[in-house]
Amino acid sequence: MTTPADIPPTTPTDPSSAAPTPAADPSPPAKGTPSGLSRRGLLGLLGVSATAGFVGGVASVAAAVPRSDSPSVAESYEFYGKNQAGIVTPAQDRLFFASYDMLPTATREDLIELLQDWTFAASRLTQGLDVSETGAVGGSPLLPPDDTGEALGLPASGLTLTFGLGPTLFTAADGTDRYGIADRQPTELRELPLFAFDILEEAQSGGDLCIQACANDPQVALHAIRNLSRIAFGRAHIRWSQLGFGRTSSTSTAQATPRNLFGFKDGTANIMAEDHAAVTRSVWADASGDRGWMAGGTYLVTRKIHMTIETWDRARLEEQENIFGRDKGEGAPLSGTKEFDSPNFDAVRSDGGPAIPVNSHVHLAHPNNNKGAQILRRGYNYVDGNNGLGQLNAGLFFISFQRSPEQFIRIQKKLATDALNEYIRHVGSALFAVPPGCASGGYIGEGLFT
Ligand SMILES: C=CC1=C(C)c2cc3[nH]c(cc4nc(cc5[nH]c(cc1n2)c(C)c5CCC(=O)O)C(CCC(=O)O)=C4C)c(C)c3C=C
Ligand SMILES: [Fe+2]
Repeated sequence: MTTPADIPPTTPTDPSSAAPTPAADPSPPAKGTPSGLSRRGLLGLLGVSATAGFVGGVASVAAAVPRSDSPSVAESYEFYGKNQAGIVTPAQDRLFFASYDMLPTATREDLIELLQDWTFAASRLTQGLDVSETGAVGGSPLLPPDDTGEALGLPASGLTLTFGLGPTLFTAADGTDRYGIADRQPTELRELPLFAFDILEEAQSGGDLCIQACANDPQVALHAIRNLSRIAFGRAHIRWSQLGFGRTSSTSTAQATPRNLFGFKDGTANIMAEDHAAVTRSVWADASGDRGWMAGGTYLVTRKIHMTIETWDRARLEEQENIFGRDKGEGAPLSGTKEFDSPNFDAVRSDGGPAIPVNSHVHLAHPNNNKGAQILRRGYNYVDGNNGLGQLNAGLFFISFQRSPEQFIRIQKKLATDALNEYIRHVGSALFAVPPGCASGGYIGEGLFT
């Protein structure tokens, strides 16, 4: 199967006649259990410890039935393909991102089997199916169901699942090569440097593995992470996670530009899926150097950025616009009038000053000022409740994809003098290598172990 993962969704144009996502099992069972999961993966779903033994088995194998037959909800993305989905896929509206650490007892075989189980489960979940063939209600009444069930009746909702591998998976903090893959670690897959204004919290940073679940229904994204976490039982556990709502970027020219929590259009000058030259140049890694297994993959940066929105809300409109270098209504650069006008950094105001201030976010982040470096932004707004003063713990869960972490590092270093820094604080940070996609029968990250 070589269909690119980034093909348009199978959204029917005529809901009355269109067929829902095919009910066919998207892949053959990965392992020798009726559910299609490895014995270890099944134990995770059943909540049984590996040493307790597998009792009871699975009573019957239910047909793989999509969770909804409503034609209006048939949007789904193929999981298998050359590249992983969820990168140039048009950004969905909801996010559940989870970072995992391997358990101290996990072996190389456990890691391989976990990636195989996750691949198998992801190929089903993204098609709107239960996590296994037995699913939420098709198993023995004497055993916990394979699938947790909260997505029964819900469509695929454009779910994409994107898997990443952190630097510590290759070389642990104490220098240990736990899984015999240290010699496959790309030189650039290292912890990001500390940047100006970073106040990073360990509990929101790093991780051995990650899963980015994006969907148009938050319950579908949650269901995916919850069930993939159950499968990981005994091998890996969640280190930190983040819910996001309201995409803050467009990744397709077909999408309207959304707004961030400061009220500005965000994502205007992003890399769009339709710009194949930019995607090839700036997003997909090639086979050069020490990263042959990464060809068709990419690097994922997450930055949890707290935004002091109550302070921002008291800033004058003129100041807000000068900080971004764009106007608030249209989203046009301050040198132009329309959103997609190219910024002219030589343009001057009537008082002789630059139309786009030199310390504005757009001036500093633009490729012209970063030796051409571009990144594909795919972040989400977040609100994690409030503090004791009634202020929201809110901000941007920034996500970017790039063929090399150096692109992000270059831009972030340049942002040291950003006027926006007065209103934001980076509190979480992580870097992951995102392997290429895989064909049906293969698994994510397989190139690492061959
Ligand atoms: C290191 C990369 C970036 C971080 C971190 C970042 C944080 C951040 N950005 C906004 C809001 C906006 N960003 C905009 C443009 C923009 N931002 C980056 C990079 C980072 N932003 C780039 C590369 C660009 C494009 C620059 C260009 O080529 O013109 C904009 C303008 C509209 C747009 O093009 O998207 C806004 C608005 C916030 C609020 C934020 C941290 C909280
Ligand atoms: Fe930005």
